[in-house]
Amino acid sequence: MTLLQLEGVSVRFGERAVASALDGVDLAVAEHEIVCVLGPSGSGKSTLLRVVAGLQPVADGRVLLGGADQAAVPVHRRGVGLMFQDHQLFPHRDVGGNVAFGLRMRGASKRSSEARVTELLELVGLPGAQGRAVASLSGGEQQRVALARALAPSPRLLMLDEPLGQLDRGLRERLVVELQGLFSRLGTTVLAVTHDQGEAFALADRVVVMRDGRIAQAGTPLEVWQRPASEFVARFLGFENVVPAELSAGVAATPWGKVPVPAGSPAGEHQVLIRPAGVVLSAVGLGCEVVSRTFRGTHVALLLRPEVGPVLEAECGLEGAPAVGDRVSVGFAPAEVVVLPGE
Ligand SMILES: Nc1ncnc2c1ncn2[C@@H]1O[C@H](COP(=O)(O)OP(=O)(O)OP(=O)(O)O)[C@@H](O)[C@H]1O
Repeated sequence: MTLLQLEGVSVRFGERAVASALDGVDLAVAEHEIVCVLGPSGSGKSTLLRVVAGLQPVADGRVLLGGADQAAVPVHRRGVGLMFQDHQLFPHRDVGGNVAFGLRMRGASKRSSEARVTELLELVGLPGAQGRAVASLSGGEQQRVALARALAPSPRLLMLDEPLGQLDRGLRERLVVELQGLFSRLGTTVLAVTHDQGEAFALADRVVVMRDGRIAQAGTPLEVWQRPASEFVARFLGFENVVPAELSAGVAATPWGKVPVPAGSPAGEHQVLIRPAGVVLSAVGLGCEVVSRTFRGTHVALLLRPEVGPVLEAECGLEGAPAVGDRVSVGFAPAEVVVLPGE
């Protein structure tokens, strides 16, 4: 069932603003779904969260929660939990006081609120931390307390704005896994905003990529990764091998020469993406010089300067990876070639 629905939501800042911070956004989030909104700085991600929370009025469109229009519903009655990047814990309250804050505000008794705090601190992996001072917590622990505080009133929708933004990479990767487990156990519906695609892809059931206040693509992480909907999305995901090409009869004429494309690809002029895994070292093919190579754990990422065309990103196995300055030749694997729809 749909929990959150945005219908043609637009937000404009300033009367004469030419561009909209949000421009006719349609989005539905199902109950128990985890949706991550991704996009470059200024694409409207935070504005989207603020609209849903009721912190930002809309110029056009509607926000529905559980089917009910929220236009006249104030922030504290929407039943949404918010957790921001800087987690804004109250420095003068202890951990228990921070987690209990929303409960006491809603009129919970001291006893029921204490029981809930105990439960939540156990849930986020900080059992018995009630009496600790906020200043004595590590960044990761503060993050857990902020999460416990947001979850305490059992919001029907939990919204996270760059939830792991300030933590170091290792901790982030661990917390993403924990969060995912926690949300799936609790059946929490989550709308999260992040600029970190790794985080979004690890956490989300569905990712939404934004550009200039509009949704550029929405889909499962696998769908978006395998079939970026445009050059913008492909480049945002970090793919660099995107070129214009003329397609006919299963072959694309590209600046790198002829590249086989998947069966059923359209003919005519299109942008073509070749994922690095599709640029394969081979005995014959396009001659290239190795410009750089980076060890990535499971493979080696290569940057190649071909005889013709722009630089090419390639991947190869750890065994026998060429060195910088080596001359190699490459072929192309059609399974890793994506013909991008026009923008
Ligand atoms: N209070 C405001 N007044 C005027 N313009 C604003 C205001 N808040 C946001 N904007 C503009 O609206 C657009 C969207 O901003 P928003 O903060 O939603 O982007 P974002 O994707 O969350 O960016 P970031 O990743 O940098 O946080 C930007 O162009 C921004 O400058």
